[in-house]
Amino acid sequence: MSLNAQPAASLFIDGRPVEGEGALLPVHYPYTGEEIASLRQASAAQVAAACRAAARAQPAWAALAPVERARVLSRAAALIRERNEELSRLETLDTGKPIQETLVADWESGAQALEFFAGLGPTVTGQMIPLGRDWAYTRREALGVCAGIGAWNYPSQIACWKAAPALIMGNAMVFKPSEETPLGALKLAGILAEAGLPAGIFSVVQGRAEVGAALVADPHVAKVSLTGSVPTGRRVYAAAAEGMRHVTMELGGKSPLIVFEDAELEDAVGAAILANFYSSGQICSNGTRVFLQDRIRQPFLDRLTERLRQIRIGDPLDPDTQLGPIVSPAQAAQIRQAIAAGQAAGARLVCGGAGEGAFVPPTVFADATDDMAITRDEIFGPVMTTLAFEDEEEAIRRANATGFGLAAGVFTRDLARAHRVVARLEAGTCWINAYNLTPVEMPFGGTKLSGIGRENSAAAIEHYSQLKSVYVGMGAVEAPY
Ligand SMILES: NC(=O)C1=CN([C@@H]2O[C@H](COP(=O)(O)OP(=O)(O)OC[C@H]3O[C@@H](n4cnc5c(N)ncnc54)[C@H](O)[C@@H]3O)[C@@H](O)[C@H]2O)C=CC1
Repeated sequence: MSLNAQPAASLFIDGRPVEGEGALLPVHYPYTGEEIASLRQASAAQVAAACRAAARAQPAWAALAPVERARVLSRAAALIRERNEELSRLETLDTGKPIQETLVADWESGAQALEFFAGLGPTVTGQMIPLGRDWAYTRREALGVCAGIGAWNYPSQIACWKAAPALIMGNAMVFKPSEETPLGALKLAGILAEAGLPAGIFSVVQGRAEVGAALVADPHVAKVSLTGSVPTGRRVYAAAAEGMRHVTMELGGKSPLIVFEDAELEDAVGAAILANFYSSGQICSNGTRVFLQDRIRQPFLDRLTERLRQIRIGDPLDPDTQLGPIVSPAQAAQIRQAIAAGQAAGARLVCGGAGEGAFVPPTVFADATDDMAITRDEIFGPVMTTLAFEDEEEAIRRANATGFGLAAGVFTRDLARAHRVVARLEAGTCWINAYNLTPVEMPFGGTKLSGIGRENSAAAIEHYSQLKSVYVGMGAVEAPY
């Protein structure tokens, strides 16, 4: 079986594949470490060319009727569905995530975003404001050229989640995938072109931070949407401020999952598994601080470890594999460091640990305290920290004692308590008796350091458009002199 995933060219600019002029960018299959493609980064001139092409093409795209833009997005969604197997295999090679996940969660979620915004876009209207004799109206207009910058955990989903609302509202987008996972976005560019997207409306440039920084600073760029870590978010937000550019920031988290003692144990354990180990724990919204009320603590840990023992770890292309490797040796080393720090700080390792090579097994800590690094810092790996609590007030206070505010979950059979607690949790995306479900119909995003703006749902439309107000004078103009 060949693992060669070399694309036709490294970049996609102005409607066609273009070879990069910058430094080499090798792509490794996380499972074997094998090089599966060798790309070249974009030069500064190529980033500028992609932005120029976007600025040139965007007005005509924005002038189309919304249903005409919607048709392109719908066709692209259909093409993704037809090719899901091939695309999912590539996503697995790029990220190392098990094929049983990528087949259902990555491109499929991207296709849903394209479908959703194709349906929603043509319903977006303005407001008519009566003013007596005169009146005013509003138009929701495109921003122009948007820059999209992605993380490595859901590369193709991220590209689709950003492109779909941007394009339906008449914007053009220049997208830079993470340097770790550059392959999926190129497929999306090809599929959109095949679906009828005009040249220049969706381009892909490759590269590391400098290429992202050049993109953010390009004078044509009106908006930047980043999925990444908080430190990168700070830098990108500051750079965007120079040009007063709009931003969407989907950043990291250290989200709480609060399990009250009346919770349905099996469901709470299942949700905690989804909240920590899916995609090898490399999910921004993960509920990595699991607060367990006293009486449920031991039964929860017993059942959790029993279920984790059954997990099938291994070859991501094997359809039975449930947990794949970590995306890169550097990321695996960081996770191991965090686990070692947890042990050194006195937290009790209930299961898991450092693992070997590319693999870190599902790892659970108990007897942790709020001040430990494993409780405070985002690890971005399969590491769950459990914390004991006594009452509701305490759980809320400790859950909120973090700079992050991406997500939160509550498990209880008492629905009045569930809503009362969720209302006080400082997080942009919350789940009651569920975790990590992100349907396209529901807004997704963070508060506090976890971000600004929302992806998915009608809320995303606001972040990819701007309001124009038009006052209409209907009679004589009275001037004082
Ligand atoms: N809230 C959300 O929706 C999600 C957030 N994340 C967060 O992403 C992080 C993991 O992803 P990574 O790829 O390691 O994040 P990262 O912050 O290292 O990189 C993100 C992207 O930003 C680019 N970049 C880095 N420096 C830049 C600069 N100065 N200017 C412009 N672009 C720059 C990178 O090349 C990459 O494409 C985690 O913190 C995770 O929580 C990941 C997925 C979803």
